[in-house]
Amino acid sequence: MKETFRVLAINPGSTSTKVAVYDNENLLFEQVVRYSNEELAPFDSVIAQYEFRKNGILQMLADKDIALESLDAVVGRGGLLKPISGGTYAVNTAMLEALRLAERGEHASNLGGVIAKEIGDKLNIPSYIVDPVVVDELADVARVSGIPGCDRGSIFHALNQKAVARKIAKELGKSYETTNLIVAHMGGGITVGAHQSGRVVDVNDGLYGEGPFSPERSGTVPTGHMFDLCFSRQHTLSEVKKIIAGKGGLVAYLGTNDGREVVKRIEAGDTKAKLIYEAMAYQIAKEIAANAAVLSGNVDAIVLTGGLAYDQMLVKWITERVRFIAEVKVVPGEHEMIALTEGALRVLRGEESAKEY
Ligand SMILES: Nc1ncnc2c1ncn2[C@@H]1O[C@H](COP(=O)(O)OP(=O)(O)O)[C@@H](O)[C@H]1O
Ligand SMILES: CCCC(=O)OP(=O)(O)O
Repeated sequence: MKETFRVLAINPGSTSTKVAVYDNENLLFEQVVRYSNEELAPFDSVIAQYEFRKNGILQMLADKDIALESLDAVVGRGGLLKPISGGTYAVNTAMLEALRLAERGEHASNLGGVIAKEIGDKLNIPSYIVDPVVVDELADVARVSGIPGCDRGSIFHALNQKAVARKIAKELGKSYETTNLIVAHMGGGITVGAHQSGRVVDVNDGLYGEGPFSPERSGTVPTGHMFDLCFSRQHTLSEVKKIIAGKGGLVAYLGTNDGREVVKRIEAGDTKAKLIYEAMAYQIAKEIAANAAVLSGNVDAIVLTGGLAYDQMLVKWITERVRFIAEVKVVPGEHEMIALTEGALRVLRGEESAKEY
């Protein structure tokens, strides 16, 4: 069997594309391209960003002198599919179709599998996704919403939440399967998950109208006001969806999806920016405390992760409100690139079989 596998990992997020190449677990290079909301505004769907994002990835590889022919596999962050268990999946025709047609909705991660498949097929090498955003381990009690037929679902940063939770469990000297954690991933979207003995038993839907608002999403909004907006005849359905995911949150209040820009404005004395950013911290803290109830108060640690966890002001505001629950651990950025690569390597090495969608 081959001793070294070269894996290209592709991670499209709502505000960025992250690309990495690994020889086994050793990182050769990693690069992030961030997009402003103006840059993505001309595209009327996620799939319409396909060429733009794919060309960016190929350019990054060319700039780093990585020959495409040297790759053994391509792995992408998986998108909005039907609810499935975690693990590594081969990108097959059914998956490709669901992602291309956005059968389950629009999110940047839909492009992960599609771009991986295109590059993989051209090189005649396998393409995979790992722990997509639809990994569903919700407890039955968490699915009930209050309206029959409107069940709650599980759409979240599964890949990073699981990877970071495993890392923290290890730091605590325990296994993931025997640890209770609350993990808040704070990126373009924000999801807060209750990890109970290795299962994410409750989490806010990070895409459509649940949980804290985020750089580009509304989170939970007062339902009555939302009805008025929907029936005002001023917006189409797709416009309303964009108000919630894409043009909500920081974008709606401050015109930017960039946490760093907001921090700059606050430092320059902008009181509106401070109020809105502090409100985001407040809502994240509230969601964390709700998950403490989900875990009946048995919480080994609270973990703050994602791009916004780089910002010490936000981390301080959240920590002040939730440290009474448990110790707060901060893991800025994400562990998604290595988690994607490890998922592909397990299959390439024959330690696991790729699951079929
Ligand atoms: N040092 C920082 N300070 C404040 N915000 C930051 C910092 N670094 C990244 N961010 C913000 O984090 C968010 C993106 O997080 P990330 O987890 O990379 O998102 P995604 O993968 O969802 O696109 C953006 O709002 C970005 O501006
Ligand atoms: C769809 C849930 C995951 C998510 O929100 O990812 P981004 O923060 O990358 O948009």
